[in-house]
Amino acid sequence: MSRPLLELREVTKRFGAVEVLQGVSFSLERGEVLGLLGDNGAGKSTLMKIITGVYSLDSGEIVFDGTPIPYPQHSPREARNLGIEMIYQDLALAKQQDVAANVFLGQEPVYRFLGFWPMIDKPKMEAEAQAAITRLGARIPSVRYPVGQLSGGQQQSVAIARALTFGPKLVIMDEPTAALAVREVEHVLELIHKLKMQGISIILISHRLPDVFAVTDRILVLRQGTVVADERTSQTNMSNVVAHIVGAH
Ligand SMILES: Nc1ncnc2c1ncn2[C@@H]1O[C@H](COP(=O)(O)OP(=O)(O)OP(=O)(O)O)[C@@H](O)[C@H]1O
Repeated sequence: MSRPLLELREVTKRFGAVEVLQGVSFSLERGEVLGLLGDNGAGKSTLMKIITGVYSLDSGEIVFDGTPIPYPQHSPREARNLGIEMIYQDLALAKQQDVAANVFLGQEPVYRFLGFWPMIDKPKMEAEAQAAITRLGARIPSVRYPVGQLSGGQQQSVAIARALTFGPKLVIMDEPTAALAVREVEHVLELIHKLKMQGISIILISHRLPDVFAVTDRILVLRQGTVVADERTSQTNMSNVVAHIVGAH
């Protein structure tokens, strides 16, 4: 079997007296979609923030693409360089700006006006943003639309298109379907499937079990900082997973 993309070995993290992660181990294959479940406070966000370099770990090891991540030097910038992208629930989009500007936020293509002043190359940015949206198969009326006027699902597509501009190997999505209408949920789940088909690995944090069962290959349940279940989606069911989440097993 090929080497996993991500491997966590006995990761621990404490905040003060509270041991929020108590020896978490799991691995993620390339192109695998992993559902990360757990009650509020189970440690999901903390774990993801360690992977994305927001926090360091206290002990344990994380190997990404064959190389141990050098904590405590890891940072969000380093995570991005390695190919790790996180899409937060609030999407971190500039709502007043248009789709094209958001897809390239902070890395806009520039040209030199009169051979000197750097100016944003708007036509190029719009053409490339349109190409990215088309590649993704997202339904957006125009890349000139302000993002704030798009639906929740369309905004999610913009956030995904933006993440893809960094050429990620792993995309972590925090509750991407939480605030969406049913039809939009289906569309976002389709987008997740498309990323998987491109060989991108995905960690999906979600409380919505039907979505998790629709799109994941494997489900990991955290409870009080410990992995209490790591099962193939096809070999478990919702009541089993709920029992793990609430601690009835
Ligand atoms: N920066 C912090 N300082 C102190 N304690 C923290 C910090 N961040 C998280 N915690 C605590 O760590 C525990 C795990 O929180 P975390 O946010 O990782 O859980 P979660 O599973 O993501 O929950 P939710 O589903 O509510 O987002 C909680 O008890 C929380 O209060």
